[in-house]
Amino acid sequence: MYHLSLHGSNTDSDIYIGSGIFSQTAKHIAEKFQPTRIHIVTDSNVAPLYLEQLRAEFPIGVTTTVIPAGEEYKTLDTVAGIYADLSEAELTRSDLVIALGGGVVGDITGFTAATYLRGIHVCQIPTTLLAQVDSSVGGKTGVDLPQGKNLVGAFYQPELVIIDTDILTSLPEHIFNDGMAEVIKYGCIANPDILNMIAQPDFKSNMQHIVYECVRIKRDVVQQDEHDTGLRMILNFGHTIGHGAEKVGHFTELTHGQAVAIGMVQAAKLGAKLGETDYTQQITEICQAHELPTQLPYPIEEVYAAMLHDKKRAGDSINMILIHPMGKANIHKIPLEQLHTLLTAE
Ligand SMILES: NC(=O)c1ccc[n+]([C@@H]2O[C@H](COP(=O)([O-])OP(=O)(O)OC[C@H]3O[C@@H](n4cnc5c(N)ncnc54)[C@H](O)[C@@H]3O)[C@@H](O)[C@H]2O)c1
Ligand SMILES: O=C(O)C(=O)C[C@@H](O)[C@H](O)[C@H](O)COP(=O)(O)O
Ligand SMILES: [Zn+2]
Repeated sequence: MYHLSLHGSNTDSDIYIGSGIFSQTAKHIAEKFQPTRIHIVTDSNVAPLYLEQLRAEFPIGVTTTVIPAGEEYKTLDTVAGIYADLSEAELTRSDLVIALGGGVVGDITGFTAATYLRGIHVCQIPTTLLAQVDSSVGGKTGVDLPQGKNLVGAFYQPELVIIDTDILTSLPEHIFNDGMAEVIKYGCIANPDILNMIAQPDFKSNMQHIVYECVRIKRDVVQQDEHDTGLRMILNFGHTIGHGAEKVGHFTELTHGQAVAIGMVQAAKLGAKLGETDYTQQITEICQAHELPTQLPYPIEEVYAAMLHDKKRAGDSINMILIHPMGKANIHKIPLEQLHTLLTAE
């Protein structure tokens, strides 16, 4: 088992990564604090698989909210429903909310915990590869608006993150592959060894180490820039164009992982147009090897319009993340007019 700590502004996060550690959740919680009430938030796919096992671990009463699965439910309405359940369950500021699920459950639950009673304890138990390597760690929480992705949110670190790689065995292949998009991102921005690891035919037998390496990179970056004012922006490689595409597809046509894969390839093309080394072919081939899409399925003008809501926009420029050399990410401030010209030029 691996253990990492992240010193955050609301709390220190303890992150455990291992095989079979789901059953140690109650023990890890008891080591940190003693809630009198626990509320678990999960979704309609994860509940039948893991909810009873988790609930049975606790000697105290546990209440639950089961939200419908899907990005289209990552909304303020869903948050309002959870607030009502927390109030009904009489959770207090010394109590605990657990997010049991993928990135959608994690982001919604984290945001609910950050805002309910101005902040209650939260524990993340990520059940998708994407949530294990990325969304459960680092404290970005939030929901989508019709106007764009993750437009409402808060930075709020979880007390505890329990990453049990055995849970990945119940994932359908295409959902596993969504997580590979973020794994590829970590390889591109910080450690090309990850790209070598996932090129091995038996890489799935090495998931504990691959997940650890991604989480370690994320922890190190977030530790230096928790509130996304500089270095942390590199974790957004592929996301500016990706988030734009997700919005154009009404958050239902592309998954986040698919959108990130497309966004990384498009960002590589942009880098080449700006005179950097051209990694388009390399990133395309890696994504395709993991059955991820690489072509933008929408008109670039529509995606560009959606990109104008990106959080990395500062006035008339957007900070784009580009790779050079492979394994190193750089932040490029690009004026909107130039960005539009580059994106629309073949
Ligand atoms: N906060 C962050 O730092 C951060 C980072 C990356 C992504 N995200 C967000 O994460 C979200 C995407 O997360 P996701 O890809 O996990 O999607 P998701 O949460 O929608 O999960 C994908 C699907 O897998 C199902 N599922 C989950 N665990 C399962 C399991 N073990 N077995 C079988 N089915 C399971 C879910 O019910 C869902 O249908 C997006 O909203 C994205 O914006 C946030
Ligand atoms: O943790 C971060 O920082 C990231 O950028 C991780 C991304 O994978 C994630 O999708 C994040 O939610 C995007 O952040 P946003 O600030 O662009 O909404
Ligand atoms: Zn992401």
